[in-house]
Amino acid sequence: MSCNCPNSRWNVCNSNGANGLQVESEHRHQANETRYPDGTVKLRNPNIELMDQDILYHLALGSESHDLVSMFGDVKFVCMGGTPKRMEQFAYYIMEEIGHKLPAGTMLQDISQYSYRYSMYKVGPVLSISHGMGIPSVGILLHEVIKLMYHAKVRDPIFFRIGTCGGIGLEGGTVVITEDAVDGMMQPFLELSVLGKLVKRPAKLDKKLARELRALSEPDDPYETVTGKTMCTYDFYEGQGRLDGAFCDFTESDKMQYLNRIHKAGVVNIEMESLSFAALTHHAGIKSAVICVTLMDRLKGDQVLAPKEVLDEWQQRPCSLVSRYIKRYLSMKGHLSLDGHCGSMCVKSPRRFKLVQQESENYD
Ligand SMILES: O=P(O)(O)O[C@H]1O[C@H](CO)[C@@H](O)[C@H]1O
Ligand SMILES: O=c1cc[nH]c(=O)[nH]1
Repeated sequence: MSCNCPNSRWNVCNSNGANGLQVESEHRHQANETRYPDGTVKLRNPNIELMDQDILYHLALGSESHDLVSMFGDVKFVCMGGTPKRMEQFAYYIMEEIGHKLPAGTMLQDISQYSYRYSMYKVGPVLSISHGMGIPSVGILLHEVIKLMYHAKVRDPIFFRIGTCGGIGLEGGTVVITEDAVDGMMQPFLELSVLGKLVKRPAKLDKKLARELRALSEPDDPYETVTGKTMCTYDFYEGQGRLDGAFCDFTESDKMQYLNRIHKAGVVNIEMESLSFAALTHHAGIKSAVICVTLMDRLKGDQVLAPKEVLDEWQQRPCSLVSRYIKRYLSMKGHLSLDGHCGSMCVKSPRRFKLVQQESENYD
């Protein structure tokens, strides 16, 4: 049995495992495998440190060609989402939110532009990276970003996926924080064939981080924020039980039976990356969360019908929640003034802020 406690805090975990000692020793074991004593990221791959150089091909970066420690050593948050545009907008948004200033006359640069695969922006301690669509795309990116964390000697990074999804029994525009990720068969692990054998990696997200994010939703938010199980599929059409793909070998009644069955089992949304995101970050001992906005209620239809301006506004909602978290974290660390750029969470809800603050006392 393993758990999601951040490694730097494994010794204060009070997990309710059947055998507390075993749980603690497994935490310690995972912590040793994924962190150096100073909290920097350690890889579960002995080959990398023996290599003369490591080329992060899909990021257009390399351990010899770039000074990765000076470029990325101060990163704390890695935010990922499907499209380059969303992640560029998120970079500008978080820059405004945390009051990060660029040198006069300069603009944010897409650090990975010459990979022609992913886009990456850095705003102080925040990286904003596009991951493309689906498990293979986000998986390749995660391998390289986790290696980037290692080469850059980043301490205890926190990863977020900021995405879109189909809701189940939730209207469009609802924000969903994933508690558990499952595949299309409701299995809570990522299956990957390695050397002809199926490897299963538990898809675990950080429960405490999910609770903290949930606590940062505001009563004044003009939309609901919920938590629940997220189903992650390998396909948008048949894989998500849509009737409107190029192929469909099932009836509407089959579709509804399936969606109702998974809904009953706790699934509140469906998307295409959470399983790999959860499994690979957990394997790397990295605390992570998935926050998606629903684009429609799949119990009512399959097509994305909302107008572009509405979709744009909806996509801002998970960004806003993650921004609240980042600002709260930075203000706890004294990097952001509570009355300056702290925004609505301080001004409108001092009580909630205090509660969240108490919860965060053992932040590293
Ligand atoms: O909006 P993003 O982050 O791309 O996420 C969702 O949207 C895509 C499908 O349209 C899939 O990648 C799915 O996971
Ligand atoms: O229904 C949806 C909407 C967005 N992304 C998905 O994967 N599915």
